[in-house]
Amino acid sequence: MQIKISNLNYYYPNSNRKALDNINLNIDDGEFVLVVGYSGSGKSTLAKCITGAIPNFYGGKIGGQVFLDGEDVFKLNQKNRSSLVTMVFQDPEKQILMNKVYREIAFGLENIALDEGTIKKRIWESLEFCGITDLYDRDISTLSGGQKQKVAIASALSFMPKCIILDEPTSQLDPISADEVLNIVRKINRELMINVIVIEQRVSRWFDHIDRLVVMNDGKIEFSGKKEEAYLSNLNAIEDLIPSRLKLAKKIGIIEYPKDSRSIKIGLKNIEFKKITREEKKESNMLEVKDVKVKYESKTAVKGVSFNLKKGEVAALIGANGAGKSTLLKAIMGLLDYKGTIILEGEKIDRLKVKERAKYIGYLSQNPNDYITKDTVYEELLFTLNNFNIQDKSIIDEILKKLDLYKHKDKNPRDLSGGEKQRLALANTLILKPKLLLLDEPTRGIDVNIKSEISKIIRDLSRDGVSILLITHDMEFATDCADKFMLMFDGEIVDIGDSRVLEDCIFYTTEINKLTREFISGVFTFNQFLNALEGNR
Ligand SMILES: Nc1ncnc2c1ncn2[C@@H]1O[C@H](COP(=O)(O)OP(=O)(O)OP(=O)(O)O)[C@@H](O)[C@H]1O
Ligand SMILES: Nc1ncnc2c1ncn2[C@@H]1O[C@H](COP(=O)(O)OP(=O)(O)OP(=O)(O)O)[C@@H](O)[C@H]1O
Repeated sequence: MQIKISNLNYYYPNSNRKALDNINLNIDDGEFVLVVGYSGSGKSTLAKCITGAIPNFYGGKIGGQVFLDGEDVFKLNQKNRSSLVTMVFQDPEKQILMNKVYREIAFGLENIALDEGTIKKRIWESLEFCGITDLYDRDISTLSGGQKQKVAIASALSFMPKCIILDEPTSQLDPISADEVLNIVRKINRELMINVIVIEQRVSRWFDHIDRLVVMNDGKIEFSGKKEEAYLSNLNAIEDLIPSRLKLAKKIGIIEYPKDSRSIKIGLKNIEFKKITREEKKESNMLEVKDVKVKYESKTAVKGVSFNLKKGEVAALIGANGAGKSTLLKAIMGLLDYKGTIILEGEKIDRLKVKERAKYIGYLSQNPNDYITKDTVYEELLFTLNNFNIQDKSIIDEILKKLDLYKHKDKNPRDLSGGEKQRLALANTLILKPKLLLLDEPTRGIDVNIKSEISKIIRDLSRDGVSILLITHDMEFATDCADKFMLMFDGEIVDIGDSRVLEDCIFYTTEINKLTREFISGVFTFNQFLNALEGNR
């Protein structure tokens, strides 16, 4: 399908800031497009214009045109729009409305009034194409993050559109599930010749597979061109291609710059990997977790976990989707009942309820919408301070500036972009200056600049003696700020390793990436991983 966007300008209702500023963009038939750009740059807004959700659903002031194969999308009805383009949203949870997989897919198709026979056929075909026919009558609540994402994609595919737009399709997934989703998306593009538009913060995962790169900045298109042109034009966005690899590789002089766009070749010969010993400032324990078990109705999700976290220590909890990471964090926060003992600064806290724990422990959940209750960003933080009787309000501006949210101070939090909401949730956690911070995927939907800012904040907090336990699938971020890794597999912590060693060796060559993936998914332990790396040097 050809997509032609001309002179597109857009203001959200009650906003005097242009969310899209004179967009002109042409996308060719069958192209695989990656749209990148900083958080709040307008990526999702552009996508909503292509689907016609803006202005049909969102309202606001719009100028310019979007043509899909010559049809003016703003003038089409929903049925016709969805036969041209469908979208998979940032958070598959939000998109999923029904409890069973087949009901979910049927629901969308019933809405456009297809007959029963066609609906059945479409459900089956789309599940089969995505390789998930076995999920047909599964309860959606029992699916892993990766499986939910595949269901959302199958659902988008069942409309048999000419274009599918995916907003951050892999940012919540562990590397193996992310690869599976990537393969499905590629297959949709290659075999069905459907245009695919992927919106992401990071270029690296998709770059090899795309035809066109679009870079957005402040509501404008900063760049649109074939991938090869993107390389030649020295874009900042390309810097994001494996930034830590570049940084480290430059440092130890093993990088060979890419001659073609497919690979960055890195030689590993003659390199001495040093084990750096950083000063040991962390003596006493902040957190002691002893034999903690958490059971849901039908399933034990955490099976007797024990570990310590010293004062000022930063630990990254990694592992596949469904390993039990979020459940463990919720138990420490007191949000779930558990067996076992949790000790904070030498005191047992098992009897403390969430509100009491919240005086000492900051918790950031996976869903930034959990934190939104007030009408402005400022009031949201003020409310938190008042709730805990904190008189000094100057910290609000300080933290808003630090997280680049100051300009949105008076905005309704519901109108923030995905990454902005996530930062607001983080601000809400940091503002209470907790002793222990529990962060469930703090960099989800957050661009590279803000990510390095968050990593800096984490290191600053650690220097002040705050201990941090964070869940992440982003290994680069984790190596940037964590002191140790804890690998969780099927409800247990199967290994704990020093991240400084990892930091020195985790990134290089595809072979090692493969090992890393196997390591993360629990195929082998930390020591086996290091041994395997040894063998590769
Ligand atoms: N419903 C809304 N009402 C008012 N402003 C909005 C609304 N949705 C988004 N915005 C604003 O429009 C701008 C662009 O948002 P958009 O969601 O398109 O960004 P994005 O590039 O997709 O960001 P992210 O990567 O963080 O998801 C942001 O400044 C955001 O605050
Ligand atoms: N409310 C619940 N009721 C029943 N089972 C649940 C519930 N929440 C989670 N589970 C199950 O417990 C297991 C652990 O889930 P958890 O969310 O802790 O995993 P995770 O490691 O955080 O995964 P992800 O990386 O996808 O966030 C999974 O099998 C999940 O399906």
